[in-house]
Amino acid sequence: MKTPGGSDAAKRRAGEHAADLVTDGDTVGLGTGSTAAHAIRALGQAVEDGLDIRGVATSYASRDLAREVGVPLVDLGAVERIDVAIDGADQVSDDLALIKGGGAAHAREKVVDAAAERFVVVADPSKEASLLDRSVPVEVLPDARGTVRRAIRELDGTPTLRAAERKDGPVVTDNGNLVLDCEFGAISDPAALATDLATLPGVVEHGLFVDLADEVHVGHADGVTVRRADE
Ligand SMILES: O=C(CO)[C@H](O)[C@H](O)COP(=O)(O)O
Repeated sequence: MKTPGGSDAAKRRAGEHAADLVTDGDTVGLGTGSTAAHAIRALGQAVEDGLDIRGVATSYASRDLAREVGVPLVDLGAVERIDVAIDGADQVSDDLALIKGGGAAHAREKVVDAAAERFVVVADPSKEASLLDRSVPVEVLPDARGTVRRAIRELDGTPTLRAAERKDGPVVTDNGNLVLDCEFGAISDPAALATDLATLPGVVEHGLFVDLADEVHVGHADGVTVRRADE
């Protein structure tokens, strides 16, 4: 799994702290990215120590890691309810709105995270911001990339087709689609932008997660801080 910016020790603290919330019998959403990976590894250790859980993967990468560390898996299509989901984020605002999709997994992540009774975000301090201002990943049907690009510009966004790092051509998601990274500057009303993006024909899912996170666990050099949506 890729390890982008931010301290890995801080990510590990956040991931392990969140994994501690999981209890016997839970169905657990397994997020994607380097921070969520720490939670998956901690859950693998807990399973080895006797914890009885089943995981729901949000990507090929989280599924493969869960298999490697021994977390039993169940298909997303077979579950109706998830007890707790642990997932990373590219940016977290003061009111716990998120930008996700740095790993192009936000479509499945949103299904899993939204289905969870408790959605726990794990992050390092580099992800915190008062307002969201990073580019918003938008997964699009391949044949809709041109029309969605134009519609994004009409929303005052600047879309860029995400290119693959180690292959010529674009990133293709786990669902066989493409990703437009869309720059909107500072996003003062994430809920309104989320609605605008969701209603564009050809958009499969966007990376704005508004009113979904229940809490965020941020790892620091000397511990973990927790912020809750209801505080
Ligand atoms: O949304 C995601 C993948 O689609 C990741 O959770 C997000 O990119 C954060 O990744 P990392 O923990 O590696 O910084």
